[in-house]
Amino acid sequence: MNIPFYKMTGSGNDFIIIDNRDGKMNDINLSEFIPKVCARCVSVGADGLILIENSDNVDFKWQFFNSDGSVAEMCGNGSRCAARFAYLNGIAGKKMAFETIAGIIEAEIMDGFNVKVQLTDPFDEKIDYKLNLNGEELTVSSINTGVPHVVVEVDDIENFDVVKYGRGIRFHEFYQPAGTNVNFFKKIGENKLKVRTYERGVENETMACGTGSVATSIVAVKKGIVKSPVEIETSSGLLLKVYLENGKVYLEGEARVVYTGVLNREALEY
Ligand SMILES: N[C@@H](CCC[C@H](N)C(=O)O)C(=O)O
Repeated sequence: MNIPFYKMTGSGNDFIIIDNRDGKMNDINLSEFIPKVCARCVSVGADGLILIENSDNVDFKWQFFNSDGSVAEMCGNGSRCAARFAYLNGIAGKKMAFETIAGIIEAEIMDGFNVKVQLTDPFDEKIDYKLNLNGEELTVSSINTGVPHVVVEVDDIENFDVVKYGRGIRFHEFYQPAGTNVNFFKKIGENKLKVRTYERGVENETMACGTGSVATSIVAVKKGIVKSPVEIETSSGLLLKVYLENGKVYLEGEARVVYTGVLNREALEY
């Protein structure tokens, strides 16, 4: 097994990207392969894996998987990385469109390593409701920006226990069976938020979440906390920008190639 891949990072959210237009991954048992290759320290390590495939309608289509092998309908940072991968490999021009389970994503390659994507229209918005978490009453909001998100404002964002509360809300009966991603935020500038996200399918805090940053921005704008464009400081310290324009949502930020390689069989033999 020699599989060429790109390792990319979208503001700290990292992905393995494989060109599967020739179908080379079709005989592989992905539910075993993905958790193995996404495991940190013993293999490549990543928050998710993306297969780039042919589309009859637009530039390409993708299959997106979380690091545990679960399928997600959409990923904001992954979509920026996939768009840059497609551009670098001649699959698409600077402006492109691709198919996801959530719908068609439009992307534009900007200056430097930057990529801007237009996400699908948000739905299932619910602002400020009470959630009982093990006897503690929390005020939360929720919205689907391609995947489901809960958004919670907190005072001490740096020291907040994202894994404990994130996991509690992610598995709360109210959000089952799909579960949810969970974002915690604090205003840190005029139109700037610090956002930390517990991600479904990674089952941990990730260093950035694109759809989560958009979900948080929508909630914070609705609550009058900030105005668009909203700057997001992610857990990695790298920035994302969210534009909310006439009901449409856009996410911009860097999408860098960390390295390219060929996956060796030994990467899975542990
Ligand atoms: N990191 C992503 C979201 C990936 C999917 C998510 N973990 C889920 O299962 O809903 C992003 O940047 O949006």
